[in-house]
Amino acid sequence: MVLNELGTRISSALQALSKEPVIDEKAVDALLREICGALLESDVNVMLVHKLRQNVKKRVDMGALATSGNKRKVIQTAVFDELCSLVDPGVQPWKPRKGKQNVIMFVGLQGSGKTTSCTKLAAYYKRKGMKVGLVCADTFRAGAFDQLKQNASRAHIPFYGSYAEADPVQIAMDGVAQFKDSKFELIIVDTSGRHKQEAELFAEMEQIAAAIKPDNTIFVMDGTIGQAADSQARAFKESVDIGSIIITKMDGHAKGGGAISAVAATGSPIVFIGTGEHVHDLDQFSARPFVSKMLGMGDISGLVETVQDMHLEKNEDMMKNLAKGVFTLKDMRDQLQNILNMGPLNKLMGMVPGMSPEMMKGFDADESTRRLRSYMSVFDSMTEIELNSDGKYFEDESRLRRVARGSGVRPVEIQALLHQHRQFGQIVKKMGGPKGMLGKMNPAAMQQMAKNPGAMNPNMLKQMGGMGGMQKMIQQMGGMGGVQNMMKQMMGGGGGGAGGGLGGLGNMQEMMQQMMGGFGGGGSQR
Ligand SMILES: Nc1nc2c(ncn2[C@@H]2O[C@H](COP(=O)(O)OP(=O)(O)OP(=O)(O)O)[C@@H](O)[C@H]2O)c(=O)[nH]1
Repeated sequence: MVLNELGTRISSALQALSKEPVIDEKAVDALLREICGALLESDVNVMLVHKLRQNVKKRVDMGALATSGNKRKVIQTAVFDELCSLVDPGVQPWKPRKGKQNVIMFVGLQGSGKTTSCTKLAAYYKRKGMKVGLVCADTFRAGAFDQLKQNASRAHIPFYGSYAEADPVQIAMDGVAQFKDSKFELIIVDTSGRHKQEAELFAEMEQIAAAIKPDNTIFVMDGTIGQAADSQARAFKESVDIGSIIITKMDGHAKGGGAISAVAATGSPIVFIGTGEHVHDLDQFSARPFVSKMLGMGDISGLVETVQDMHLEKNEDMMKNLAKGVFTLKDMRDQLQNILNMGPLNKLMGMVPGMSPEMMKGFDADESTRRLRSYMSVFDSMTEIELNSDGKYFEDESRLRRVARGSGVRPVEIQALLHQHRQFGQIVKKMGGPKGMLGKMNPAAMQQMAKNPGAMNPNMLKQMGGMGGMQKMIQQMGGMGGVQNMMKQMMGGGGGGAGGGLGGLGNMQEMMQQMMGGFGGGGSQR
């Protein structure tokens, strides 16, 4: 059973419990039977499933609960916590430190997705503002260096490798030394893999590790290998000092349960999961947000991080404009560009609470991205004066036709784009200005909030009129109903069509900030 189905089955079982007229031992047994059955079908290790059942039963003492009105909640919380324990070894994962020279070594069997994951991780930390370089120390597989070179070039990441040198230890040392000399902050070394867990593979890994002394060794494992994951994870763990784990191929039809539960049992934390072949298809892994997302409950901490990665605070002009209640076409373009930089839209939406996999069905991320790109060419065809305006110049049809010709986008679609811009501009106008919520904040406070929306300080909150002010702000945006509507629009549904989709995107960052402000402190989960 793939993970999406597993999530749906567990959450359905939990919902069914809410409808039971009597919560007794029999009802709990039926719930656990359903959950454990689903976990086993997803390849989760049988011993771990057994432990989960025992632990939930231990926590749910029906005798003590007999008089409690809160039985359902206690049971649901116990199940949630135990699912989290299943994937959490309780170890704080290592993280590279900015301003230092961090070296990471990748290990794993051939074909596990090592080389692909190296580039994904490099791109991830590049987005976080680090100076990252990649070293290919795989001399075993012909073509490995070309693959890394190609991936790295596409992601604009500097790389090091050699066609002439046959000794992987030498290449690893030279690459690390070169990047260290050039003051790189994060150096990622890809090593070779073999088909089997062979002595030569482990010997080579040990030699490279001894030569470059990595700060962290990441073990990459294929998420589709099912129950075999257990022995593989343990074998690697015994041979090298595995600090963290990345599970790949968790998209599509991977059952994933085998790999995830097996590595959690070895005591090393899973730090990321690979969810596709593209460079952005890498999700940070954390037990609670992962389980929450799997059960269709969203991932607020992931959203907070994504907003932080947008570096809104660097967009000073837009911040100032928003405070004044002004929203130009350029502001809209910059926001859309930020969203495009964040990777696939479906990933972003999967983090929104209430966005169950069911609701995501029919959402075509590639189509939305293509549409967004076409809008970027619309903006590219505008003059600086037009971009800095509220769109009024396009009342002149000849300008509209010129932009349509320049961008290859139909005038009707450009009109829809301008309409969406106007609509959002009206909201900004209401919220900005001296009386509006945004206008009451000084630009420095706005920047601070954009930088770290999850940890808004109390002063800032006071400035915005406290939690009451927040609620008012959400009401101004049309409340949570408005947010849901916007999501529908983004997905191209609800008759919004092309323009409707864009309107939703224009609101995206705004909405995310508001949601995060509303939930507060969500970022601290990670
Ligand atoms: N669907 C999917 N495919 C992936 C993912 N990660 C890697 N792949 C694919 O898996 C295949 C093997 O990946 P590589 O990165 O070449 O594997 P490797 O472990 O470096 O292999 P060696 O270099 O031979 O040791 C490639 O076709 C990748 O595109 C993932 O998260 N999802």
